[in-house]
Amino acid sequence: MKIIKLTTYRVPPRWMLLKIETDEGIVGWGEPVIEGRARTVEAAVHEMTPFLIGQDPGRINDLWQAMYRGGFYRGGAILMSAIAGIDQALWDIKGKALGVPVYDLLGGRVRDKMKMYSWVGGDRPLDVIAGIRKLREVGIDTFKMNGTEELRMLDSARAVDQAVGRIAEIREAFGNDIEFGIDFHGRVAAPMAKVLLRALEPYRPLFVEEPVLAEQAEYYPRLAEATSIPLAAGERMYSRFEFKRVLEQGGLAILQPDLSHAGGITECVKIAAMAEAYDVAVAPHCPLGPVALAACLHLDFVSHNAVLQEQSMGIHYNQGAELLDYVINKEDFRMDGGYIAALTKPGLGVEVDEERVIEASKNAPDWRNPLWRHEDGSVAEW
Ligand SMILES: O=C(O)[C@H](O)[C@@H](O)[C@@H](O)[C@H](O)CO
Ligand SMILES: [Mg+2]
Repeated sequence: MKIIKLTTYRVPPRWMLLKIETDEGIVGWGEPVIEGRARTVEAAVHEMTPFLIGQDPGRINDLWQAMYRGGFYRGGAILMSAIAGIDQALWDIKGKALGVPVYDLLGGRVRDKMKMYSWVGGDRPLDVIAGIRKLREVGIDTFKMNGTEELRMLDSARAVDQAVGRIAEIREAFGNDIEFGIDFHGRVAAPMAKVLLRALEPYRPLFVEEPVLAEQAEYYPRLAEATSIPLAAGERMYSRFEFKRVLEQGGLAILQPDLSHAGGITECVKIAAMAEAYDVAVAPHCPLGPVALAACLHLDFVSHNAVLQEQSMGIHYNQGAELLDYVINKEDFRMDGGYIAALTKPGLGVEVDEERVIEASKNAPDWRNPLWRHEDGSVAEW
């Protein structure tokens, strides 16, 4: 079998889908994208295309190594997202060619269903209680929300009380009937991280995500010493070589690699295995589309230490399209009591509505995250 064509489709809300065609008529889909840099990743995918045309799509490991090592410069958000989407499509092709779901190519399932969680509240954590109430009606009992709005490097007790007050209201309203992670989203600088973590202790969040920015990873062990709250991070790390350092230094209880940013299934399965050796859980990051989610689920179903899966149904970013809008087999993504069953169709298990994708790609937005500024006019982390 040979690769004959790669086609990229940037589509609302902010995703990009990649179709890889072969000379035997089998087609694979991937989702190479960095939110806000879709066109840059698209260019990276097309730069890799001349190398891929004519290659055997079944040699996923060799193609991965050639894409990663062959360009001399390696790693980082753009190149690893391009490789990620191509890798996902190659696994999709291989599974379809052999008539098995990707998790069966990786040794089979370690679990029967996977625990999911949903976002509540938007860029600024508003209406969280109402959001939880609505999702509980469909059996979701695990949530994530932003922990703060803009937070200055050194901020006031008032700002801390505001952040903690919202969390106190959740426990007040729902007690321990629900669980939730709090995403600091990199908005909290090192001087405030310990202050905020300590203040949140009494409310026992399931985890705090990106307690500081990924470039401040050396704080993870120190923050972990200062709190009992499990710390999570990973969406802004792009290869096992970055995760290696974080595992060696300790501090993170949960790794959150993004299957569309960190080199795809091939790389993230290795990251999950490395984490297991350190008794660290994995909870793949996935605020993206259905192919990215399917890739995550195949990792979840073969990783003993996979504990939670993010999915973007109802997320505040999905303006203009919802998680399953481009999926024909929507019923396979049904959640039941906050869990999802394994996708059993060959390959990734996503039947892409290509007509809908092509139509939607005609007016794809160039989504950008907002640029926030503090009251004094300086740039604030979003
Ligand atoms: O945890 C999450 O989902 C992420 O922090 C998410 O909010 C960001 O990755 C966002 O997609 C960036 O544009
Ligand atoms: Mg996050």
